[in-house]
Amino acid sequence: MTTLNLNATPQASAPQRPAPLLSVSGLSKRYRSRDPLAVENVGFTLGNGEILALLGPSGCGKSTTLRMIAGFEHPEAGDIVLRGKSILDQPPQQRRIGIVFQDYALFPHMSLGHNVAFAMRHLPKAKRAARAREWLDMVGLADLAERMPDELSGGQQQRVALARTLAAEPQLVLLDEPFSNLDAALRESTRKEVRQLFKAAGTSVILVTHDQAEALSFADQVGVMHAGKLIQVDRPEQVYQHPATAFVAEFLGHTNLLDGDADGEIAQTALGPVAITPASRGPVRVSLRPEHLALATAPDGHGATVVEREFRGHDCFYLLEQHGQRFCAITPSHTLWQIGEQVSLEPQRTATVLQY
Ligand SMILES: Nc1ncnc2c1ncn2[C@@H]1O[C@H](COP(=O)(O)OP(=O)(O)OP(=O)(O)O)[C@@H](O)[C@H]1O
Repeated sequence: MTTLNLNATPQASAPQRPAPLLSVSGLSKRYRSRDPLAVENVGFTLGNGEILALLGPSGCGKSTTLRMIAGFEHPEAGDIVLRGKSILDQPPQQRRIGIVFQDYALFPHMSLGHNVAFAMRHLPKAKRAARAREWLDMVGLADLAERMPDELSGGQQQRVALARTLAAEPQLVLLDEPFSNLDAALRESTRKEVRQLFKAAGTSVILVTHDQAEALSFADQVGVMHAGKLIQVDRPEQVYQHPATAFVAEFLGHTNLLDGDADGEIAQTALGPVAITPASRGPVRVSLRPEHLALATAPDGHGATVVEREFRGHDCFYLLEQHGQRFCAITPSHTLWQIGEQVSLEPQRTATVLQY
């Protein structure tokens, strides 16, 4: 079990990242001259064997960023450096970057074995079938090599698509919403298996998704995009616990945005004094996650009123009102409060000061 140090600044607890494989800097793209920038000044690095998720709402520029790295779109500014060399002038096929989209795109008239072997056209024909079997074995489907794609489930087809991508031995794999065609249960198990597969193979990956749970569980680094800009890139626990902006805080889950007056490591807010990081002075806006707010029974007429509650089995989500202001809290379900009950709200953890 790891214990999060919620009081640590993002840099203080960051472990060493692997040497960079890919470095993207100042990347911008506009599709038509009168359009706003689809991608604006995006920069990040991806370490060897690392998985980065680009997360953001529809239209924020995730796929455009991926397409520029793949070579399908040309940026109007910026650079993309792979293993120390700019690849901007290389056509897609020279970049040795594998891409998996949500619709698998297997060849329907070829067996699974042939689908995977197709990615190894550079090898002598005699070797391809055996290698294809090895890759299928890696994704747990070696027994099905003779089957046709339409004889598989969606999750199995997606694993074959991954085997085919990995068989080409790419320097980098790009995944564009690869799990979004799978139903919820299959989606979770497939992404767990796929993550293990990439980690075992030491593959460097960029995943594009609008699903925050997927990004947080699948990636080593999460980059949150909004309106063409990359707002924050950091480890999943850091972007969740220490969001840079109100947008990041709210996109990653429920939160309480509190306005306050800071004096060092404490801010006076509607919930009383709250510990904050980093230390600040003057007016601030802070984010406090609902699971960091404890509830306790308060005498009638004091504290907040429970206005909504959602029992979720292992925990319970509450909406509360105090002096006309709304707050949310998530508490373990062993103690439950009813709608209309009066409770006191007690911040348990350090709140994060937002940049805007
Ligand atoms: N071929 C294109 N021509 C013109 N505009 C485009 C084109 N492709 C994307 N755009 C625009 O660029 C912006 C970014 O789109 P992009 O597809 O990169 O976003 P996204 O974050 O991947 O969205 P989604 O999650 O819906 O796929 C959007 O405003 C979109 O309308």
